[in-house]
Amino acid sequence: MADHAEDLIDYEEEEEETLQPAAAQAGAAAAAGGEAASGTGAAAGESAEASEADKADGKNKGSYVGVHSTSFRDFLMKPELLRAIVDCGFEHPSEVQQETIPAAINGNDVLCQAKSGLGKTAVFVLATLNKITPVPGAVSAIVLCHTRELAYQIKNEYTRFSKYLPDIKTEVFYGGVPIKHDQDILNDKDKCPNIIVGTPGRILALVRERTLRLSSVSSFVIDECDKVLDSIDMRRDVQEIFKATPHNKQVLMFSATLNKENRPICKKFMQDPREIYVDDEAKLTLHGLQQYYVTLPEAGKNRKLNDILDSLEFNQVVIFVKSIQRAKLLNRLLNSCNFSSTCIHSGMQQSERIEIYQQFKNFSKRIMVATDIFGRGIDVERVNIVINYDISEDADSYLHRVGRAGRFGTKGLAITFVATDEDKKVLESVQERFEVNITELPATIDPKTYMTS
Ligand SMILES: Nc1ncnc2c1ncn2[C@@H]1O[C@H](COP(=O)(O)OP(=O)(O)OP(=O)(O)O)[C@@H](O)[C@H]1O
Repeated sequence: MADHAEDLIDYEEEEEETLQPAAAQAGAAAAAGGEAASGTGAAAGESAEASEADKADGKNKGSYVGVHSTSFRDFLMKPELLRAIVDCGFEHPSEVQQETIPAAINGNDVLCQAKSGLGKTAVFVLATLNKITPVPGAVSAIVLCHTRELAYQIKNEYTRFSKYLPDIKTEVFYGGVPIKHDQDILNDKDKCPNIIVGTPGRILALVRERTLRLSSVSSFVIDECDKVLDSIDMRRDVQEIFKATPHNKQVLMFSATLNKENRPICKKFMQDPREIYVDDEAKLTLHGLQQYYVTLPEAGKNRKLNDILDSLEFNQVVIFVKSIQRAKLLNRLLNSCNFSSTCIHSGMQQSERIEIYQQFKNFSKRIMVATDIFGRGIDVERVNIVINYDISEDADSYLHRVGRAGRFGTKGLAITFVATDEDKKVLESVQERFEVNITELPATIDPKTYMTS
């Protein structure tokens, strides 16, 4: 049997750049230490955005996530799913769920663009679980996405929602772990999953060696579809996997960003899809998210970051940087300043990556320094500040990154460091595209405006 030398394109970062020593030293010099959750003390009136009902049931969700005219019961799903939905604390479907779940349950192909954090995952998880009548040893649904952490997260969503459907088995397969593990599961009829979530490289490797047979697949899902189909390598892999599935199946695709160039590419995989787009890009901006920038020289970034972490209240923060090396250095620096920081990037062992993701999700760490592998799809409910220590390379990535704060209509804050003319251009393109006015970071910010109470 092949070992894991098939190895697998890791589609994630390619780059390597070093953190400027001057910047690192400036930060070290500025470091004062101490935990980062001290407040500014500023007071302000209550925000209108968390409804009284939300607060009363302790859910801290925003009130503008959708008009609550529909209930999950209206979707005529399996009773086991409705029970799990209640257990998950979902009271009402969000707007995108109201629009998309009925079409997906009806068997239509769906191509869906909707704002970050408003529950696209539940659309395909519920629709596929509702559809499947599990046959032991047969794979009925395949879900592809671009990073291993996101695949792991989606698998956990399946686990949550299939709680009362014990016969439906879900597994996650991705590169960076021995393929033998996946082969053993697939070769054991009692363990063979009905739903597989994974990254395209590993899934294709399993298909090519015929350990994974997709002839029973009736649902084919791509999350973050623009990203998955954007790179030629990944698109080629997806096409090959797609060809191994039956012609007659349901195809569902999702992303917060789906421009006019990406749509026809996605539609090549679909038959007469129900298309849901946000053509007015201004509507992609999260209402509960305040967005600011700071102009500063590269060498001043660490001092400023330190000040921000010391002065702002937060639950959890994600700090985005542009390279593995910078992630390592900045995390080291923050730890040396006694901040509760960890980091994630593609230079780590996969098992460590998942462990770190899980620790952050469990609130064991307050600060995550991350490359763009954490920029899309990752859902950590308590993140309420995103800092672009290095600005993203384009407007779409910016939108995804800042969407890590303000999940499901909660409040949040995004701060972007602007150090070069190039950075300025990206910030301008963000403002133009999404019609958002990103202003200079004020001297103080009232925590009530970005902390959901
Ligand atoms: N109807 C609902 N009621 C309450 N919470 C919900 C509901 N739907 C989803 N959520 C929660 O909202 C959060 C965000 O959902 P999800 O990650 O699916 O968003 P998304 O639209 O896929 O975002 P992104 O574009 O960033 O990937 C999750 O924690 C999820 O559990």
